Amino acid sequence: MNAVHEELAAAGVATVYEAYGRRGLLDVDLQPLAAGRRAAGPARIALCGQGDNRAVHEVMAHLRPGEILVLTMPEPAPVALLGDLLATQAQARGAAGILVNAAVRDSAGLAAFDVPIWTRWRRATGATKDTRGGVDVPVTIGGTRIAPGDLLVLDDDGATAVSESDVDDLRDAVRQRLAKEEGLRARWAAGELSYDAYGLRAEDERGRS
Ligand SMILES: O=C([O-])CC(=O)C(=O)O
Ligand SMILES: [Mg+2]
Repeated sequence: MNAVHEELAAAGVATVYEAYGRRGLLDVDLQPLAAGRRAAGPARIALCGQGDNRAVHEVMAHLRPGEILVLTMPEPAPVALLGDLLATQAQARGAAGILVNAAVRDSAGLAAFDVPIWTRWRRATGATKDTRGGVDVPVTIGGTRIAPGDLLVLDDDGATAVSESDVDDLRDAVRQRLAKEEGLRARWAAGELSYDAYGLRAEDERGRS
């Protein structure tokens, strides 16, 4: 991960999504195979044929260090697009993370990989290798369009995306949000209540009278 990617990974999914105006969320249930892992980097995408992982074999030849490998299908389903042999190739090529909008298998071993992996399902169901699919094509996951090279941020909350051209502006917005939250955290830790500070109690009392 480069310095910007490190910074956005450390900020985390919720902060990046909020700082981006609540845009970019991959609004699906993506689970990390190991808790507490973080990643950020440009998307390297394989759009597989339905139930098929031929495109995953192909995308390994395109994958570069620091990228987030994104594997998806037209209709995401619990079919294993990735297992330990394919993940070994991604790790050898220096992937910063892997996002599977389908299933993985060999998951006990995968959880121990250096490269962190997020998935919708864990299922042994095997994929075919019959359909070429698409590599380096835009895809939509959980309502968000991801183009090749767009930034993805992943943590225990799931994943969020940022257009490549917005990354620099977003970094400033993330820094502002983190500074603001740090100030609030100190006040709440000292016993102050957001219910009062945000004027919510006063509003509620006015509403009641
Ligand atoms: O071979 C497959 O399709 C997936 C798999 O189990 C692996 O990569 O180890
Ligand atoms: Mg396997």
